[in-house]
Amino acid sequence: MRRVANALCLWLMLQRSNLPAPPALKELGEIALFLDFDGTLVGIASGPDAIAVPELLGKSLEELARRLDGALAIVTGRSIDNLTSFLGDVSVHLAGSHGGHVLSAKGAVLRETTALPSEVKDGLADYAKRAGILYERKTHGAALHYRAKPEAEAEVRKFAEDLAGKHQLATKSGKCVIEIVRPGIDKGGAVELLAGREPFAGKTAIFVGDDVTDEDGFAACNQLGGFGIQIGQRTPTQARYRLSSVGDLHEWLQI
Ligand SMILES: O=P(O)(O)OC[C@H]1O[C@H](O[C@H]2O[C@H](CO)[C@@H](O)[C@H](O)[C@H]2O)[C@H](O)[C@@H](O)[C@@H]1O
Repeated sequence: MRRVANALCLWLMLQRSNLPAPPALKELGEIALFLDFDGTLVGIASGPDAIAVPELLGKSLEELARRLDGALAIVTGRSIDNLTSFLGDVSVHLAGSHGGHVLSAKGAVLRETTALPSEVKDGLADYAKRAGILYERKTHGAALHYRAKPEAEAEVRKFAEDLAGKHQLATKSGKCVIEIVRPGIDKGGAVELLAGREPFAGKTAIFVGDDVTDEDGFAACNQLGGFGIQIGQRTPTQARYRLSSVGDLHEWLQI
C-alpha cells in the first residue's frame, strides 16, 4: 500500500515538475497579479545588494499596473524600504517582509506588524559576524544569508530556529537565507488581504514566484480560484504553470 502511495506521490511530483507555460496575459480576462521580486522580477545575485535591476523596471511595473486597472502588487521578502531603494517610489501595491508590511499604491498602510525585539536582531547580527555570513537588517524581520558559506547552512538554521523559538517567533527559509518573522506572517496572508479589496476583488488571482516562500502565495491564489506560476524549476510545487526564467516572465508580462 505504502509503495503505491509513494509511486503516486512521485508521479504527481513529476507531473508538477513539467508544468506548462501559462496562457498569454491578454487571454486571461480580468486578473489580480501578485509578483514576487528576487528570482522572479530580477535574477539571483551573490548578495541582496548585488542584484542587477533594469533601470526602467519601476516605471514598467507602473505601466503594467495601469494595464491591469491597478490590480498589481509586488509581494517580497525584502523590506519595502529596501525594495524601493531599487525600484524608486513605485506607485503599485507593495507587500514587504513576507507580508508583514503592506502598502496600497497610494502609500496607505494596510498591514504593519511590530518590529522584532532588538535582542533578536542584535543576536542575529552578532552571530553573523562570528560565523562570517551576512546579516540583512529589515524593518519587520531580519535575515541571515549563507550564500558565501553554504557549508554553514545547518548551523545557521539551528541558530535562527533556536533564537526564534525562545521569542515565540517564526522562521522562513529561502535561497541560501533564513529569516525570523512574526508568527502567522506569510505571502498568502498578503494575497488574501489584497484580494479582498479594490482593485483586486473579483478578479482571477495569479501569484508568480520562484522560491519556497512563494508557495503560500500559490496556495492562496488556488484557494481563491486563481493559480500560481513558478519561475524556474523547484518541486514539489502548488503552481499550475511555469516559466523558465526571469527573462521569460518579462516577455510574458510585456514589460
Ligand atoms: O520574496 P523575494 O522577493 O524573492 O525575496 C526573498 C529574499 O530575497 C533576497 O535574498 C535572495 O536574493 C539575493 C539576491 O539575489 C540572494 O543573494 C540571496 O541568497 C537570496 O536569498 C533578500 O535579500 C531577502 O531579504 C528576501 O527575503
